[in-house]
Amino acid sequence: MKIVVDANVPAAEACFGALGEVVRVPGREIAPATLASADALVVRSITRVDAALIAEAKSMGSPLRFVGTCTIGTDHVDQHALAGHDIAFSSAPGCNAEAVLDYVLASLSTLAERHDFRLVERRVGIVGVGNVGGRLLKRLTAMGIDCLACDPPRVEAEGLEAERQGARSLAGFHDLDTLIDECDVLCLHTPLVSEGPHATHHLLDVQRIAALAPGTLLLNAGRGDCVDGRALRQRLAGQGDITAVLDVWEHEPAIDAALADLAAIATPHIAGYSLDGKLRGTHHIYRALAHHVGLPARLTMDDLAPAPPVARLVLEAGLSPEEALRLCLRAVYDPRRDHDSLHREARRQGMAKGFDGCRARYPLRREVASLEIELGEGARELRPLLAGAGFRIAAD
Ligand SMILES: NC(=O)c1ccc[n+]([C@@H]2O[C@H](COP(=O)([O-])OP(=O)(O)OC[C@H]3O[C@@H](n4cnc5c(N)ncnc54)[C@H](O)[C@@H]3O)[C@@H](O)[C@H]2O)c1
Ligand SMILES: O=C(O)[C@H](O)[C@H](O)COP(=O)(O)O
Repeated sequence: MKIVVDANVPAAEACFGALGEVVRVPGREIAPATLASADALVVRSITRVDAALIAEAKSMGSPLRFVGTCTIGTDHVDQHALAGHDIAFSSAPGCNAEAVLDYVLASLSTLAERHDFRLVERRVGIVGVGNVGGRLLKRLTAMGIDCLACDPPRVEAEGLEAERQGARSLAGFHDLDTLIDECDVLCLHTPLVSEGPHATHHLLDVQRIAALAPGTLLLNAGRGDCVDGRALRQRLAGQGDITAVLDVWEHEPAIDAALADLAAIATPHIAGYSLDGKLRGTHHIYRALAHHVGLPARLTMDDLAPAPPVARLVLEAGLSPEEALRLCLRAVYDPRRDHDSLHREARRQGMAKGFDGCRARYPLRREVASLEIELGEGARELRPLLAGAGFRIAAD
């Protein structure tokens, strides 16, 4: 079996090599001819697996019968076209959700320091309460941060059930405009949905961007097209009274450089780029392909993930909760590094090459749960905050 795999999929040889011959191809170069003799295709989100790619590959006699994406998002894959050619499809739901949470917490904590505010005094609106948003809601709530949630598709699906059980609607969920009115921070974790009653293309459109109260912090780690980038750039450049943290962009990798300059934190679609998250994505598709071809999947996640470079921190008395949280987060991940490298590489090689270059050469990053924290006698009161943020706390 010949398996074409995006060059940025880690551990591909270890996993897919056990199932067939692995051929590595840069994700943006995967073309019909690449698939002419491929039985399986394993991608990440930069490869557009559309009707034309599949039809042309098939017209060249491609035996393709499986496509897997080692990512959460699936908007780059035309699943209808795959089904039409009887090609099985699998994605990796939730694989890098924890990494996105780390990104959000580390970004908010960085901005709290920069703008001198206390995170626990901010109300956070979460738009899209699935694998990422749902876990974020749990983490922030456990840290004592007030949150409002918005997810109309869930309200529609689960609200009917709640109604059947006597409640008027799904508890704790609100519409987007309520979040815009009532929250200091707005975190977008929606997929890109182009059509239908809950379409998310330009979910934050010119009117909603204008309605954001001065001082609002907007973070988008869903998909770039969920925000009208032009309207956001105009608000940031004009009034300049809101703050933006942007990981995802319209027209990646050739993103709007002026918008990137105006964002307080601008990163090249790496919120989910922990090693753990990427390996979970690879491992999920490895198991799906093994199942599809009827072979055993013997490798486990433990076989793939190395020991973390920083495994344990000891905190003693003397740190405020904010300082302790920031210190622990930075021992795992600091988004300023990715912000700086995007700007540096964009200056060096132009935006599109710089953006892709940062992603292709992404440094090692582990997740919050990889770090164990020991709390000394005088630091015990930090336990709820740090455990809520997802760190493992050593037994007293
Ligand atoms: N920046 C990154 O690196 C990164 C990493 C992982 C995922 N993502 C993106 O984040 C998205 C969400 O990931 P997930 O794992 O939580 O997906 P998920 O499918 O588990 O959850 C998405 C949620 O969004 C909700 N939703 C859909 N339309 C909505 C709308 N109009 N308004 C509000 N909510 C709506 C859905 O009902 C669902 O509950 C992915 O589809 C992907 O595009 C980005
Ligand atoms: O959808 C996802 O899982 C994320 O957006 C993922 O981090 C995208 O990474 P890429 O496939 O572009 O490497």
